[in-house]
Amino acid sequence: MEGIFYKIFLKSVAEKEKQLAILIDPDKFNNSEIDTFLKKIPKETTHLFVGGSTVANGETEETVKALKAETKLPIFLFPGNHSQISDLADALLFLTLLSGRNAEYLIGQQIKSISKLKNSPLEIISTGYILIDGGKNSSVSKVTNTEPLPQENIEIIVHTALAGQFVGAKLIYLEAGSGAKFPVKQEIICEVKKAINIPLIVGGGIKTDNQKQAAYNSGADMVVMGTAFENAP
Ligand SMILES: CC(C)=CCC/C(C)=C/CC/C(C)=C/CC/C(C)=C/COP(=O)(O)OP(=O)(O)O
Ligand SMILES: O=P(O)(O)OC[C@@H](O)CO
Ligand SMILES: [Mg+2]
Repeated sequence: MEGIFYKIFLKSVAEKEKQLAILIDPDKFNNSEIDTFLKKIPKETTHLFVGGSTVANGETEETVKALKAETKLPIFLFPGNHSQISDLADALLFLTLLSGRNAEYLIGQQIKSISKLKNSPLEIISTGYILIDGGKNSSVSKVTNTEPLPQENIEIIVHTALAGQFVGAKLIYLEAGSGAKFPVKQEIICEVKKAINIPLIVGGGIKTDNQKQAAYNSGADMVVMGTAFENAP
């Protein structure tokens, strides 16, 4: 059964309303500066994502709690591992790293999360997560000990996304890695969007309005921006 946050997402896609998620990394976020942070993010922000490749135990919950007190924006967990789960959030992107061949990130972490999730009110959204080369060795690549897919091989990226849909993913997330030198290129976004019929999220290395718009124009339904708002004054 589809939960409310996924239904809202599908409705936005049907109405061609683009979504913008701002990523908050609990490790780098100062909970006492939430006010300033919420003022500096774009007005069109639709979601807050909370997660990181490596986050100290308990920090996710602290950050979600602090955010919930200050904003009504939906909070989606975007976890690097099973310890980054808090029932205080609204939804959980239940990621599986389809670009890699590390069983731990294809199904291991997911199994480890079940004792926490089996009685959780969180909306769980199955997400096919595809790491693509962004010109820099990414934290995701280091932590998972997997290689990103090269941007040149569009066919394998499209096939990976469609395989994700066929095994039941409700979202596909094309990731160039946080702080990528270059984002996922437009042609890849176009081809993936044409192939799948579930919503498409694109993130990694998107810093400017132009880059964001380019991703939307190519078919991204949601853009994720993190680094751009991490160090901004
Ligand atoms: C479903 C559950 C319980 C866990 C999923 C576990 C999986 C498959 C994770 C995918 C691989 C992974 C490590 C994803 C992390 C995604 C993320 C939150 C990236 C944010 O950026 P950082 O990688 O923290 O970048 P910085 O190094 O710049 O902080
Ligand atoms: O930090 P940036 O480069 O915006 O990347 C956001 C997100 O897609 C990383 O997982
Ligand atoms: Mg991080």
